[in-house]
Amino acid sequence: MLTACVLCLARKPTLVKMAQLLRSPLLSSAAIRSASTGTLEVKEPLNFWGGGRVKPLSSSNAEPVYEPATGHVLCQMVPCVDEEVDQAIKSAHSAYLKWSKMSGMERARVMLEAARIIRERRDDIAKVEVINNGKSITEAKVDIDVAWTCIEYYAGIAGTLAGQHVQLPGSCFAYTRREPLGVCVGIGAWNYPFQIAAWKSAPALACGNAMVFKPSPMTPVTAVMLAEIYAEAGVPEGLFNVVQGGAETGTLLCHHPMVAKVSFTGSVPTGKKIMEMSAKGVKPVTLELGGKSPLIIFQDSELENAVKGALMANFLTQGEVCCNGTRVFVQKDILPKFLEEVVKRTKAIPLGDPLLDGTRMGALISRPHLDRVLGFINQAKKEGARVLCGGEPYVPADPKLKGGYFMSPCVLDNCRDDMTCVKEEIFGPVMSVLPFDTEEEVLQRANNTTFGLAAGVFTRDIARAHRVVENLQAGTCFINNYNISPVEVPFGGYKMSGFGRENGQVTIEYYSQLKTVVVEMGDVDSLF
Ligand SMILES: NC(=O)c1ccc[n+]([C@@H]2O[C@H](COP(=O)([O-])OP(=O)(O)OC[C@H]3O[C@@H](n4cnc5c(N)ncnc54)[C@H](O)[C@@H]3O)[C@@H](O)[C@H]2O)c1
Ligand SMILES: C[N+](C)(C)CCCC=O
Repeated sequence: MLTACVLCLARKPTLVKMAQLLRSPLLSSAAIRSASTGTLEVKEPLNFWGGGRVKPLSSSNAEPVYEPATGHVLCQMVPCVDEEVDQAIKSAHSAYLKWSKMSGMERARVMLEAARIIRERRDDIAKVEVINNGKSITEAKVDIDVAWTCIEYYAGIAGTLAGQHVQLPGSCFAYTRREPLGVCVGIGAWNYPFQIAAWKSAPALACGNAMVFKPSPMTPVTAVMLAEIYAEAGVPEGLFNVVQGGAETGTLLCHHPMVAKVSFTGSVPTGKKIMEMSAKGVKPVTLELGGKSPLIIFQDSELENAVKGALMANFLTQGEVCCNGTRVFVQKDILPKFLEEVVKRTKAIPLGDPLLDGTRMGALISRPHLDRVLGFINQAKKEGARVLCGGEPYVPADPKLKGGYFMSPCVLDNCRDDMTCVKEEIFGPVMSVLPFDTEEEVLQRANNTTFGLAAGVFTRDIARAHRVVENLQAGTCFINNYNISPVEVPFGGYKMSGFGRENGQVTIEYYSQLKTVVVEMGDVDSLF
């Protein structure tokens, strides 16, 4: 058994031409530590398979990736073509053959080592995440903590995976085996680049699968750092791979015949395409899609907590969070006081250089996305909403941030359920406040959406809290808080927000399959 394990961990590049493969780290710790906003340039290849970084076959279709806080070019993203996707998948498959034969405890040990390395490099990874994504360093550090916690959590589960024994008549019996699926594909969004890669890879690897991960073309940098860490921790060469690209590369991944499953995080329109493509190969999918979640604040709420909850529900990561509670329903009696407090706190959010410890809101992901969010605010005004604060482009005083994609966080009042800002996912720092009278009315309005990712309720009435949650059509509900997602509990949506879950024990079912074995202990009792 020991020999098998040692063999599993031996690293020999087989499928990738040596000339393409690079083994020095993507970014040295010294380079990261000396970087500040606007100074980092990533020149190293961003693909990873066969145990090392891989240079693109051609750079003719390279696309610039911008640092959101400055507008500087951070790196070039070169989409992987057919041949490269094929190499990555074959590399994953050969690693899968080794990894799937290791015991859960053996896999757990390697995963725990990966979690330890991430913990050790947490500040460096967080810094690169900030430079690539624009979110504040305080939030990015939490994201990286969530990532290693997730890997640690599934390492803990890896050794517990087991089947059932079922006694049948005549001393016969059956048993079940929980087996991996094979090569799983992960496709990520740009709002939580490192965390999404961890949320997908941790349960996949714990179950004995391999993964090919494609980050968003706007945030290509940190997934490769995760790949390097898994390799350093000792996974078989090719177990976790990164291919870069957008829709075309994603399509190649979904259609590849050696792919057993696709786990996707992104928008509803892309999720539908992923499902269609996967259906052609009868591949299971996990879809973590968008939302327009309701947050219901009853008049008996502890007001300060409700206000803090509303800010947590709307302004993390510049409002670019799938489960945000962007439709804030407030019971009429407390509406004036709630608005006064929420506006006061929103205006006080420190906005600016995301690498500074005191900053609480950084830059949006891109110039077109910033324009789109500002467009929603203009449309809201045209439809009768009142801007109580923010909603303007923001130019920080620091000259190096002049080209950044900043806007002031916005609270909209006078909203109605039929307005565009209330119906559509804005994915920016825009809170729409809606008054309500009764519990029955607010439940009907809260559920009147095709989305169903999350929902929240603030009340001191414990019976009402549970009654309301029971009737909310959402996969993740919060009582007296918002946007808290411990890795021990499942996260995912109802309705068009997707299906399948990430985190929690249940996710094991989405990355494994059950084999039933029926054992005859006597003679065959044949009908023929
Ligand atoms: N539910 C969740 O857990 C969750 C988390 C984060 C973001 N999101 C959602 O993601 C959206 C924002 O992210 P986005 O703009 O990156 O979403 P997106 O759908 O545009 O892209 C997501 C990913 O899909 C890839 N992609 C695009 N077209 C594809 C295709 N045809 N085939 C295969 N892959 C394809 C992209 O390159 C990217 O990696 C929002 O709607 C947000 O709510 C959901
Ligand atoms: C960690 N959060 C805040 C719950 C976000 C999960 C991922 C959604 O975009």
